[in-house]
Amino acid sequence: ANATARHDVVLWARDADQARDMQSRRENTRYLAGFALPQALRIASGDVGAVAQDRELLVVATPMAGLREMLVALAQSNAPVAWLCKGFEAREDGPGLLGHEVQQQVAPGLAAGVLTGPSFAQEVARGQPTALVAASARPEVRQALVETFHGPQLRVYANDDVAGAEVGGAVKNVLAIATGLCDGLSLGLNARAALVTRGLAEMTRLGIALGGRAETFMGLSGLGDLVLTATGDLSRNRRVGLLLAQGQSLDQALAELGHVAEGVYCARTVVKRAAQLGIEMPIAEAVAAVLEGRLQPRQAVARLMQRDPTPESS
Ligand SMILES: NC(=O)c1ccc[n+]([C@@H]2O[C@H](COP(=O)([O-])OP(=O)(O)OC[C@H]3O[C@@H](n4cnc5c(N)ncnc54)[C@H](O)[C@@H]3O)[C@@H](O)[C@H]2O)c1
Ligand SMILES: O=P(O)(O)OC[C@H](O)CO
Repeated sequence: ANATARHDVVLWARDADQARDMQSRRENTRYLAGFALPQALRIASGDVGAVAQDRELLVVATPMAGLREMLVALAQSNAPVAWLCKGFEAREDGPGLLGHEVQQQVAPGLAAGVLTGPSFAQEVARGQPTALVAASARPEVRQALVETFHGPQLRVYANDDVAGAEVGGAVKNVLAIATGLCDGLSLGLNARAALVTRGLAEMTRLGIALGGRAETFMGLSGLGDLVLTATGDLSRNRRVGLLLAQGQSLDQALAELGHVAEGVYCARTVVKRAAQLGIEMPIAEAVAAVLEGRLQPRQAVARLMQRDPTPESS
């Protein structure tokens, strides 16, 4: 609403039927039911390059799996491009890249960044107070995001630490699956606090190794989004953990969700990239093992608790 009040906004959808449905109902009944789309919002489908031409700012709101394709399509754009995706790219044969690494590969000339931080879509759509991070190495991208989205309901903080902001957004999804498992098994509030805190240590270790700054992980895109997603029942990632703990299979849990849960797709990638860098991530490893069916949730907990003692700062 902040953006549509001040700008001419076009929503592009890859599925023409979905675009027609949103146009006729003025609602996204499949992905965000119950929220009227602002009257001023225009809806389009078809050639995304043509729709993107002459726009002031382009925002990619696909899952991580669609980011590469979108950046290729937008590679010649003169306007700043930002994505909302939170994950590592999880292609079978790929190295598991963060969004800015994908962009460097396929569209290095773009002025690009990420808009991230603790933000359940339903609460943003309701206009409930929310604070985000606009992260980019390019000041014009940070400025475009702040100018477009900052308003009475939404505070947007600028940060030039893209790697840190992206690692926070990706790893918190894996950790939210862990806390969902923990709460689904009724392990208690002590256990959840331990998971969040030790998870933050894992996120920070990996993030620093990938070029992020330590203080970023104590900010909105790190601790902030971790607290929200690990404890808030609106989280799809947390719900996957809860459903697995109730004995559902991963396929059943994902079918019940009907939306992307990025932690499911990138848990293995997180562990793989950490291992390449010699970083220990026992919680992420336990989540990956449960998702792959190699451990039952209770076995994963036992394995975490039976680890040798280590100094807290490690
Ligand atoms: N929903 C939230 O509260 C929220 C908040 C912040 C960030 N995010 C992040 O935003 C990203 C998208 O999440 P979501 O909640 O919108 O997911 P979703 O599953 O609810 O919706 C995904 C949308 O992307 C479209 N899509 C899927 N693959 C595509 C592709 N290859 N090309 C074009 N469109 C494609 C789908 O048709 C659908 O409209 C994720 O990375 C998520 O982590 C979500
Ligand atoms: O529903 P989730 O678990 O994908 O989380 C949504 C947002 O990333 C929360 O900031």
